[in-house]
Amino acid sequence: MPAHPSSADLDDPAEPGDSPAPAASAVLPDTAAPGGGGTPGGAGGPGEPGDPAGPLRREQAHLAASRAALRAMRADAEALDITDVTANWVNAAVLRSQIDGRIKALADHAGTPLFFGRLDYLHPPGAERTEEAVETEDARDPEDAEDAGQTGETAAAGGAARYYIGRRHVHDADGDPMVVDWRAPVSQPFYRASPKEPMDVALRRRFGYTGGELTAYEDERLSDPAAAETVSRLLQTEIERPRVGPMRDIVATIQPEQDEIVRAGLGGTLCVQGAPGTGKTAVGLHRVAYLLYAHRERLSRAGTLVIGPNRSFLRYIEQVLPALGELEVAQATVDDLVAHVPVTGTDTPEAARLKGDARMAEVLRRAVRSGVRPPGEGLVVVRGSRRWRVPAEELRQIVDELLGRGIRYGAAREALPQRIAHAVLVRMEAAGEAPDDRTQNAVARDRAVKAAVKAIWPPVDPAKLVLRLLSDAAFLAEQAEGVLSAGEQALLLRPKPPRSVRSAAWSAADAVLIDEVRDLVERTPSLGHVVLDEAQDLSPMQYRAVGRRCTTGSATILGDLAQGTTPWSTAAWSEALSHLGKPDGRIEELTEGFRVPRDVIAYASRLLPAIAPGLKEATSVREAAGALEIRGVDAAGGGSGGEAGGGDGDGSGGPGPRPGLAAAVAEACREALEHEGSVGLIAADARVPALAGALAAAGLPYLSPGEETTADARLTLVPASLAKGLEYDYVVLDEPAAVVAAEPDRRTGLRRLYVALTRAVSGLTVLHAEDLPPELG
Ligand SMILES: Nc1ncnc2c1ncn2[C@@H]1O[C@H](COP(=O)(O)OP(=O)(O)OP(=O)(O)O)[C@@H](O)[C@H]1O
Repeated sequence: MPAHPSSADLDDPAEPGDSPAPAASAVLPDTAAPGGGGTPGGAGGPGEPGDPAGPLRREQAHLAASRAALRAMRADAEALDITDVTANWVNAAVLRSQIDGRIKALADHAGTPLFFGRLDYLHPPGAERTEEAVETEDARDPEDAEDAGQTGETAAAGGAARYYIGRRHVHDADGDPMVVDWRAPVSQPFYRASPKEPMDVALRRRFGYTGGELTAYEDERLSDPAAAETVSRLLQTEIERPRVGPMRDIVATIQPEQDEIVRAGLGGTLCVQGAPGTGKTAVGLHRVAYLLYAHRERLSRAGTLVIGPNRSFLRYIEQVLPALGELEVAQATVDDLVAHVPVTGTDTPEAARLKGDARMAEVLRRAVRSGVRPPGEGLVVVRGSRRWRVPAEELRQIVDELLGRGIRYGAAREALPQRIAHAVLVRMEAAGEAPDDRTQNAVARDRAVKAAVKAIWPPVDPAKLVLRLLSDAAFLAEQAEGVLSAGEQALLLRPKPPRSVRSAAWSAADAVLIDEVRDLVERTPSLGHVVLDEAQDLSPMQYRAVGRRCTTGSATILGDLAQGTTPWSTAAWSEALSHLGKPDGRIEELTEGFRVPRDVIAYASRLLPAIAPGLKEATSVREAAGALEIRGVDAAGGGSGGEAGGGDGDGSGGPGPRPGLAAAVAEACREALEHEGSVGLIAADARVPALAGALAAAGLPYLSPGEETTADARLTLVPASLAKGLEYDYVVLDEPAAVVAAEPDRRTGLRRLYVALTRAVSGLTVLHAEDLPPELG
């Protein structure tokens, strides 16, 4: 049974070395949090070694010294003179920008603690020890070094080593580490070591910060055989800390099962299934930061990319990587990746589903190659007074060979003139001439050869080709024969074919088709690593679009099958991996939920049998059971709070939500705002205008998703279609039945509801005038 570490007063810090060692001990003021955001401010007092005020002062002193060292590192970078070291101005500019980047990265952000943990190893990591040393060192108490007032990376000569773990590496004037990067191998036990597997760590210390000041610490004596597994109070405090502003990093509190994913090698593709709030997004972002650290050169050459579901989600997560010192990672939606044409049209769900079907890849492949016309007649090249003839049969062989090699259409097109020229050269040689490379190049550029290539292997304009497929029934029938049924082909055809690529109203799914064609013509450059979040919503064709951006790299795929809300959402991760071109990808599961409190996740999980029967219910590591309230509103009788401005019907005249619900919802928002932290009002998209009116009538200002919450603006009105991936301390959910009804089918509707029900960190209030979906009962 996990137990909390004992806590002690700041005035009477319990020095672990002073008394018989408890398994874990702590100096914890109530407000301390390891993430430690807050007001600017320096570290605590200078803390002389041996200061009777105890270890807290010494830790504060180490913080102050580390800050000073960081300032010195920055000053050194600023003072670098590159006038004489570079040969030319281009090199100088490159070097200058690298130095500027380093100066930026060396900034000391007052609100961000320079270190959040400490490890005292029993032995210097990696060092070989003699038997005698093993005996004496094992008998030593690592705290002895601290009692002697030593701080720094090496706690005692020839013995234990001490490391402070932080967001970045800081060294002193001699180059000795004051703080080591959390991603360094020596930092790993901070996240993984346990009393069962101490990883040679005697003591793990977590630090708590209040308003930028180091005010607390918490110890675990991992090599003490009597030590029991404990739940860190600093960790709990961090998890429960109200969310205001964009997503923050979890570098101080990454959990062992998460760390395994964060530090998995760059070589393979990893797919993570996880229930809402298990930290998939957080883990994916920390994994990028880790990979950039471990494979900096390779990845900065090849590039890394984080793909999220929409702009507001990307805005929500965009601060995490910069906070971890990584400023260069690109972020995009799948739509951004394939934005070759402006998207102004929409598809019916059936058409969109078909356009996203993997069979479309074969149709497109055929369509691209359909342009190749085997030559009907031979080719004559005139060189000086002589004419060289390549017969049609030989040209056909060349074309067949190029088609059979499976190279890109464009590459084959470039190779064709050289192949024809080669055939001419063979004839020249047979006739006793001695042509060289220059002759071959000249023949390849010959007018007759160029004309033949144009006729045999015409250039392909990807958008034009897709437009033709979608508007020319005969052409589509030819390419889709045996692949798509006649009914499916009819679904693809536009009723009124547009005149040109420019005037066509392209849909998002069309853009993916164009991207596929572009890749058939010319290879899409591959990045070093791609992180794909909320992956369950991608169509097979979208997976292919992502996969071709990491053909020579690897990917981290994050998602939850129960949250799939597109008509084509993923049924099994193995399928997704094969569409991505990574069939050997490893599938992992995260099971511990960090966001949603127990009672709330239990309520939402009632939907699981209907939406994802195979999936396990998430467990919640949250201490608070969470406030869950379901309020039926008698809207017909005016309900609680009366009529809202702006009308409140569903506009259909049917049995939709009635007047009064919106006002009751606004009132629930007002109540939620009495708590600390952010409030999200989630509603079916069509209900948003009515609720906006009710909030305005109630005098409650609100934000849209993606707009940053601040201490003064804490309420966001969230259309259910944008709620995915976001979280709020308190969620008010409007009319579940309307959320379900807004989707084309019931299962998707219930999944959308599941997403909406799992956004709350502390409390959820559900208001309904219609009956709740029976699956929730
Ligand atoms: N180890 C951790 N320590 C502290 N907080 C954590 C930890 N892991 C996750 N969290 C927090 O839990 C919340 C949920 O994390 P995240 O959004 O990454 O989950 P998710 O699995 O992507 O959720 P969803 O499926 O809803 O998109 C975030 O506030 C995140 O910071």
